[in-house]
Amino acid sequence: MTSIQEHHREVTAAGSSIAAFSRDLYARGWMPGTSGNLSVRLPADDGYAAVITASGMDKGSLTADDMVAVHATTGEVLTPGRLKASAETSIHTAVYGATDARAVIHVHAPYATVMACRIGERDGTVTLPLERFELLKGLGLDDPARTELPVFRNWPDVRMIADEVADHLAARGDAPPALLIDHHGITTWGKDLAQARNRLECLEAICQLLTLGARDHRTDTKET
Ligand SMILES: CSCCC(=O)C(=O)COP(=O)(O)O
Ligand SMILES: [Zn+2]
Repeated sequence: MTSIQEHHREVTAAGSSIAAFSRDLYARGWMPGTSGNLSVRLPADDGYAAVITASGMDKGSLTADDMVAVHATTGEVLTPGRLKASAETSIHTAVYGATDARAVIHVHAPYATVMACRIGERDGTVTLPLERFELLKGLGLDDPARTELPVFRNWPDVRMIADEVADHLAARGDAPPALLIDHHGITTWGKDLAQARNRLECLEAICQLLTLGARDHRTDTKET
């Protein structure tokens, strides 16, 4: 078990790292307003803690002081204080509860959000199929040729989104390390913030290509 001082150092280091990644993602226009949230899971001997961005902050000017320590799988606040943990903490904890992720990033990146809009959908599971893009290799999938990104409903009660995410990840051992939320944004995860950010970059780039009209010309040829 780490000492209180060591735990405090871990939390501060994680907070500094989160703040730096957040400023970068904000500068790309992926966290407009106060949108988006990031977290890092500390080693288990740190009491199953995760450090997450505080709710409602300007994500372009965060510092290590703008973080809240929570239990990585229950979301219970470990350091009660003036700041509130992200309103979307339960989605992060659903990912930590079901995967070996050590970092989670949620942003409102424009192209991913366009692709997340479930226009015309009524019931059932919605997925965004992705095939053939070389950038899929950046996701670390068993089969990098194709995957399906789940698109979750944007329930007003975030807990309901988190429950659906937890169910999906429990049922799909081969699920990609990413998800979309309808008319809302994208969440990715990985072994650290850099890997989660790289996966996010790959998916935002693929969504941009799709939005710009990328299509399979061989399929087009066969059909005409
Ligand atoms: C204006 S953003 C609305 C909430 C949201 O979607 C988001 O990503 C930020 O929520 P947080 O509580 O983490 O600031
Ligand atoms: Zn959001």
